[in-house]
Amino acid sequence: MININNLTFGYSKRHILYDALDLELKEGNIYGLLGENGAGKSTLLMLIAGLKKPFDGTVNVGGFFADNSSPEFLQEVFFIPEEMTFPNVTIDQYQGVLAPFYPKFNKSTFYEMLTEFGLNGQLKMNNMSYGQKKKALISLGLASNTRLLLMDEPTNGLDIPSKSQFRKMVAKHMSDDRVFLISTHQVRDLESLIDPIVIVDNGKVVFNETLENISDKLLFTTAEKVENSDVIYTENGVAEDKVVAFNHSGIPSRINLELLFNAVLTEKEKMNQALPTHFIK
Ligand SMILES: Nc1ncnc2c1ncn2[C@@H]1O[C@H](COP(=O)(O)OP(=O)(O)OP(=O)(O)O)[C@@H](O)[C@H]1O
Repeated sequence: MININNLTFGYSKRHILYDALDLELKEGNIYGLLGENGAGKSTLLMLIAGLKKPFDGTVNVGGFFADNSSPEFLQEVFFIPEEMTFPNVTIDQYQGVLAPFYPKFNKSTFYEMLTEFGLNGQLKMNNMSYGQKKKALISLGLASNTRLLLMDEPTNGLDIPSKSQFRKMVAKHMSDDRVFLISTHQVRDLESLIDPIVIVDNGKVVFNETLENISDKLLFTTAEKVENSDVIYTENGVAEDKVVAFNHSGIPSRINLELLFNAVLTEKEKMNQALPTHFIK
């Protein structure tokens, strides 16, 4: 559904961030986009949303090119940025202005989510806390029913109960014809929700893999439970050393996304041996 081809972009011609990037995102998935600070996650979301223009290459969402900003493209894409600015209006008024841009917007779903998040339509967008603004925007995004929903650090600012509500809402509103792409550092907030996992590093997608394949090929365990020669990456713990190892048995283990992320960034060669097709360029 989303095809990024040969995309090149930088904030200046001398500092290229993405160089000939290719990436395909398929409908029916909630992609988790991970990467170190400054790796380019927010920039990639903005490029996909058509808010930045590539130097070269294309971003195609369901047949429409992002940088054309055609109505057909814009009505199918909703972007929840990390930093939000709103006019001095109530949630009701904001919804009233925004909804007509999204033909599949579901008003009753929106108000259900708003209530679930403990908000109401009379609240002024500007006067709400950061977390409350996030909740309002998440509700708008999910209710928009766009084919593509981009979320930049959506759980930042959410309190503990709201994080679990967020997970449930996202899972409920995912459908076979939608793609959700969630950039996050808070992998624990999104464990059991995001799948596949996409990792960007140095202007490249260095990992793009489903949880099924990850647990099929990799074992997440403790050092004493595996042969030394099978260990790919070790993280020293207080009680025990946690490891990512080759999974020869095919028996799945519980994936530790933090461990996976560190293994991908530090043990590229061995990770490439375990999941050979997944280092794109
Ligand atoms: N407006 C801008 N002008 C110039 N450089 C920028 C601008 N925005 C981002 N950058 C640079 O582009 C790179 C990627 O930034 P980006 O915000 O996309 O990273 P990120 O992965 O989202 O980071 P973080 O995890 O810290 O939010 C960084 O080196 C950053 O300094």
